[in-house]
Amino acid sequence: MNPETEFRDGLDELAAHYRQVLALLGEDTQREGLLKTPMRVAKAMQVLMRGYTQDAHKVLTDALFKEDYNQMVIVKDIDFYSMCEHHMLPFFGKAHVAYIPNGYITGLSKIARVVDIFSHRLQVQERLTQQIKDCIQDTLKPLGVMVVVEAQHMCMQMRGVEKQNSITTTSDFSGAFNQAKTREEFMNLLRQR
Ligand SMILES: Nc1nc2c(ncn2[C@@H]2O[C@H](COP(=O)(O)OP(=O)(O)OP(=O)(O)O)[C@@H](O)[C@H]2O)c(=O)[nH]1
Ligand SMILES: [Zn+2]
Repeated sequence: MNPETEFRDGLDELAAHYRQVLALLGEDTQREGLLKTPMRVAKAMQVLMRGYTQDAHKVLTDALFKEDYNQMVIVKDIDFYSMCEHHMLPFFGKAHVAYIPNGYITGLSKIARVVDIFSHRLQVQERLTQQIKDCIQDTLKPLGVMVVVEAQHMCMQMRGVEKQNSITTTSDFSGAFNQAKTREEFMNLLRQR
C-alpha cells in the first residue's frame, strides 16, 4: 500500500483545524511557507494514524501456513514509530517478537506488519506491547508469544523532564514464555547482535 495515495475522508476538515491551530500558536497562516502546511500536516497525521483502518488479525490469518516446526521463531529489531497518546509526540524504537508455533507459522514480514499497524495509532508503549502479543496469540494460537519493545519518547526528551538518553523497555508474554527458561532463551538470542 502506498500511504501517500490512501488519504481518508475528513482531510479538508483536518487541515482547517490545523490552520486554526497555527493561528492560535501565533503564526501568520497566510505567509508563503505556511500556506500548504495545514494540508501537509493533515496528510502526515492520516499516515501516522493509518493503523486505525488496518486489521492486524487479518494480516496474520491471510498468511497462515501449516508447518510442523515447533522451536522458537524470533523477529528482532523491527523499527517502529508511534505517537504517545498523552502529548501526540513521537516515540520510536525497536520491537522484538518471538513465538513458538503450534502447527502453524506466519510469514515473517507479517509480524513486522502487525507491529506497524498497532504503532500507527495513538499509543502508550505498554498497550502497544500487549496488543502485538495478543494479536499473535489470538490468531496463530502458538505455544507462546513474547514481545519486547525498547523506545525513546520525544515527550520526555524535547519537553517535560528533558531526559535525552532514557530508554523505556516493556515486555509481555504468554504460554510457554511463562517459564523463565524460555524467556531467557529469547533474551539471550536478543543480546546476540
Ligand atoms: N506509561 C507510559 N507513560 C507514558 C508513555 N508515553 C508518555 N508517557 C507519560 O505520560 C505521562 C503523562 O503525565 P501527565 O502528568 O498527565 O502529563 P505532563 O504534565 O505533561 O507530564 P510530564 O511529561 O512529566 O511533564 C508522563 O509521565 C509521560 O512521561 C507511555 O508510552 N507509557
Ligand atoms: Zn507523551
